[in-house]
Amino acid sequence: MEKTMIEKLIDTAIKQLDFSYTPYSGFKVGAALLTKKGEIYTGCNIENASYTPTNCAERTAIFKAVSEGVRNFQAICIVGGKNGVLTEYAAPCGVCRQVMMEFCDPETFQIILAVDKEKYDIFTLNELLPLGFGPSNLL
Ligand SMILES: O=c1ccn([C@H]2C[C@H](O)[C@@H](CO)O2)c(=O)[nH]1
Ligand SMILES: [Zn+2]
Repeated sequence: MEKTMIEKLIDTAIKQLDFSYTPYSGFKVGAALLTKKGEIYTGCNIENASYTPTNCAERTAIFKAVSEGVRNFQAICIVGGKNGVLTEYAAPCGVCRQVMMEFCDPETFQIILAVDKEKYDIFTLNELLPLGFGPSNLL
């Protein structure tokens, strides 16, 4: 992926931190999901007083896209930190990795973990979810 696109995704994910609703943990996460056509779907984490219904930023972005008929995903950029302060990578939780497995090719889908535009690393879904169970297992 081009560096300009990586930087755009990082900027977009960071902007989502303002919308993150986290009165309980204070841990703010932003996501920017890139489709193969070049569209970007955004997401933030949304907490709940009953805790369990909390939705992660990554799944917010993925479900927004899927609910609009879009499933051809190329990459997702994730940023996060306590009180929105970005000091280290916020890696996706196991549930989000599994949701990515449902819609993304584990060999090619790129997960960009970023602190800022100077510090980021790119992983494939396969690297973050080795031996994942997905739709192809049910064929
Ligand atoms: O993959 C993850 C992991 C956690 N969170 C959120 C959920 C919760 O609001 C907060 C603390 O777990 O971080 C995400 O958005 N994405
Ligand atoms: Zn998650």
